[in-house]
Amino acid sequence: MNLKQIAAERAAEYIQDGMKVGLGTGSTAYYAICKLGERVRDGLQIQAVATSEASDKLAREWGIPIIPFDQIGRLDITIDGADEVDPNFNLIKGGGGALLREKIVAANSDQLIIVADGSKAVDKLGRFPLPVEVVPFASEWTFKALESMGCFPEWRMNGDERYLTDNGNLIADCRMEAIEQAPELNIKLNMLPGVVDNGLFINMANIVILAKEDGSIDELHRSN
Ligand SMILES: O=C(CO)[C@H](O)[C@H](O)COP(=O)(O)O
Repeated sequence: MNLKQIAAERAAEYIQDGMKVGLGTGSTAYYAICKLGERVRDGLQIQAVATSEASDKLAREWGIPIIPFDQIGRLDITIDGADEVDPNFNLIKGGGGALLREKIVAANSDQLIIVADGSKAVDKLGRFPLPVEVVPFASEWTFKALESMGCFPEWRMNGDERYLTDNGNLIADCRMEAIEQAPELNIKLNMLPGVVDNGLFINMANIVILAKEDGSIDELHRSN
C-alpha cells in the first residue's frame, strides 16, 4: 500500500452511517473516496458533496450519493489532502486547482481531516507555490497587484493555455519560498479585488493524518 492510501483509509474509518461527508480532491483524497465507495457498496449510508468535478465523477462511479452543496446542509466531516501542513495545522492547498470549493466545503464542515504522506509536513509554509484563484476580468491588473505585494506570481498553464478552474477562473501560483505570517497574508490576498480566494487554510484543519515512510501513521488532533 502506498502512503497516501494508508493515510486516506485511516481517515475513512471516521465516517459512520448517516453522516454528511465532504469529499476532497487530489491523489490522496482519491483513496478516501475509493474506500468510502467500497463501504457504500457494503451498505454504508452517507450523503456527500464533492470539491471538484473530478471527485464528483469518481464518487458517482462508486455509487456514493452526491447532493448539491446548497441542499446538503452542514457536513459532519470533510476528508481532503494538502500540499503543505505546518505545526499549527495551517495548510497550503490548491495544487490540484480546487482550492475554492475545498475551502467552502471545509468551512461548512464540523471537522476537516487532512490526509497526506509525511513529506507534506513542513516547519513553515511557502516552499510549495501558493495558489491564488483570480477572476479572468482584469487578470493582468490583479497579477500586477500580486507582484506589488511581493508574491512572485506565475500563471498556471495547461499546455499553451492558461489553466482554468472548475469555476472558470485562473490560478496564479505564488513562489514565495517562506510565508512569515500566513494568517495575515490570507486576509491581505483575499482583500485584493480580482482574487476569489487563495490556498491558505488557516485554523480549518481539525485532524491531520500523516503516513510515514515506515508505514506508521501520525494522527494529530488540534486542541483549540
Ligand atoms: O488541494 C488540493 C487540490 O486542490 C489537493 O488536496 C492537494 O493539492 C494535495 O494533492 P495530492 O493529494 O495529490 O498530493
